[in-house]
Amino acid sequence: MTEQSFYHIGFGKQDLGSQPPTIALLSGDPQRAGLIAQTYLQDVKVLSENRGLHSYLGYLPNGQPILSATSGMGAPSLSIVVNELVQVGIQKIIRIGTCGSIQPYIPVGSIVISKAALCRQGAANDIAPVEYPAAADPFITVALVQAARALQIEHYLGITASVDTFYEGQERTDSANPYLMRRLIGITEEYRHLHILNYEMETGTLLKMAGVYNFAAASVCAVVAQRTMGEEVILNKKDIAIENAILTAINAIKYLDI
Ligand SMILES: O=P(O)(O)O[C@H]1O[C@H](CO)[C@@H](O)[C@H]1O
Ligand SMILES: O=c1cc[nH]c(=O)[nH]1
Repeated sequence: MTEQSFYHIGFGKQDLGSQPPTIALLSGDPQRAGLIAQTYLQDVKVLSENRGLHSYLGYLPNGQPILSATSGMGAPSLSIVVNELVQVGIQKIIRIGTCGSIQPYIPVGSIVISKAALCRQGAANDIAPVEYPAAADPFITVALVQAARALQIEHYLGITASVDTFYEGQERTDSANPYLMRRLIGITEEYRHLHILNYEMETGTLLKMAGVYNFAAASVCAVVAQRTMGEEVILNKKDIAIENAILTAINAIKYLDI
């Protein structure tokens, strides 16, 4: 058998041992991928730290193998990583991200579980028609809700807006570009009335890829900004919000049939 390390993720099937993982926890931030592995998994092996796409193999206390990997920020990077993860045998992906709430009742520190995404992302259009649904796997999504309930973590289930930019696309004007194109002015208010809960930058493309590639995907995001109050990330509540999202994802795995 020829061994192949994939060009971007920097590892291949040969690195995954005799009991290869089928579930990946996918974070935008490489530090978060490391934190998940070092804090919640056992017997951790660093698979690769190629291009900032850090990947780790570890085990839950019951022996189940889990991959903790990095998508990088935004849909183009995520699309590359997910394509290669599927090629090494991953069948379920849970995104553990951060996001900004656009509803007044969703505070920083809580988590949003996406049942679907409004996908305003260019990369997704290379994979499926723009009208293709970005729908989360119902079984993983229910498991995330069950886990959050059991842990008494404040959580909200609903629709996420996944966009390509943190500043313009999320209607931020406190940036190097205070000018917003007309089509973006007022878009957050419009989304609020469409009962969209939050902004982030990867879930929509991940969910469309799951439909097209035939794997199961879901997303849980830590709320680190409250866009009805301001544009900034609330740094003193970021860590607790992220811990809530990670704990929810790790515990959700217990409810899944693997
Ligand atoms: O914290 P991560 O997982 O990177 O997710 C969010 O944070 C980044 C922007 O700050 C984007 O990638 C967005 O989706
Ligand atoms: O407001 C936010 C916070 C995190 N990530 C985003 O994409 N937006």
